[in-house]
Amino acid sequence: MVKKGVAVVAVGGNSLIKDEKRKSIKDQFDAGAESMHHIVDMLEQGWDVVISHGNGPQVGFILRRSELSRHELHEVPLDYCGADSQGSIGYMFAQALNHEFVARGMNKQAVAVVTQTIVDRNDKAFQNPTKPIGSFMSAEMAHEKAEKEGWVVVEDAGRGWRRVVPSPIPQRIVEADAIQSLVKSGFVVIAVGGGGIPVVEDEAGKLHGVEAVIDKDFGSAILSNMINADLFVISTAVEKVAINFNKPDQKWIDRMTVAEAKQYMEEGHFAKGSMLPKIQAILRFLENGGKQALITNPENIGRALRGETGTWIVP
Ligand SMILES: Nc1ncnc2c1ncn2[C@@H]1O[C@H](COP(=O)(O)OP(=O)(O)O)[C@@H](O)[C@H]1O
Ligand SMILES: NC(=O)OP(=O)(O)O
Repeated sequence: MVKKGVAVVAVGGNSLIKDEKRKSIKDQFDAGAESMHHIVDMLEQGWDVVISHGNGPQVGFILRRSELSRHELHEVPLDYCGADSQGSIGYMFAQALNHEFVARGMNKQAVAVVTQTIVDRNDKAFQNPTKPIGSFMSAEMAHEKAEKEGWVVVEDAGRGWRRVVPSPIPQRIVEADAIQSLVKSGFVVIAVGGGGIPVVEDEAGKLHGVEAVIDKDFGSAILSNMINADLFVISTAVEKVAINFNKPDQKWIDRMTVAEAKQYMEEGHFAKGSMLPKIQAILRFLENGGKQALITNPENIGRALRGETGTWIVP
């Protein structure tokens, strides 16, 4: 098999939850297993893979469980909720990958790395929460939560209302060297879950968790640069990126350069809170030495890597 290089594949947190009625652990496992099936196709094509994942819905569920049980149990700070989500999603993905390896007779092992991401303690995001977490709500319910429980709520990209928390810009992945070593040793690595657990570094070099949720696409872009990935893939619910998305003159894009992506961005083609951060994360990767990036949905990853579909973004 010809080796193709190292790919970082970012899997959306929303993609683990097909709809509001299907969000049990079993439902999430099944959805995750579907994505892992397609990622194992990549391994068979010769790619070494680091899988990162979102945690927006899951970190919100964990936080809510903690809030609802505070009459009986201690509360869980948001950075610990993020760490919990890395553990449970990492476990799901590792098990689903293992099932695929057994079924295909592959001598591979998956390992999940608890990953911390350094952010700036003065990041303005701490005063301006923007990251949607947990379930979708009606406008009525959202306004009630805001009034009675002090939640900050927003309408999330036309899909309903959600609670939002601070989302500082990631600066550095603490465990990047370990992740790179594991990949070089042949492991399939699951890392930077939820963009990484947000931490700040003090003057003495000690790390301290902060209450926030990082954007997983930005965290994954930083990791891709830090480990010199050959490819950054964002796996989400659409086969391709479009201009004039959801409008009568919608046009799917097969390939765009950084300059074209910036032009489309300025023209407002990428929705804030959904496609825009993905494009911004890819621009960050490409402007810092990245060679190529791909946006597609899990079922089309194999075809896209053969050049048949997906949206490719290049310098
Ligand atoms: N220009 C665009 N082209 C394609 N999809 C778009 C565009 N603008 C917004 N979207 C929406 O963005 C979604 C991906 O964002 P999101 O659901 O937040 O991702 P994630 O998979 O990380 O949870 C797509 O499923 C699509 O509905
Ligand atoms: N942390 C994060 O970006 O999660 P989602 O992809 O689920 O929004």
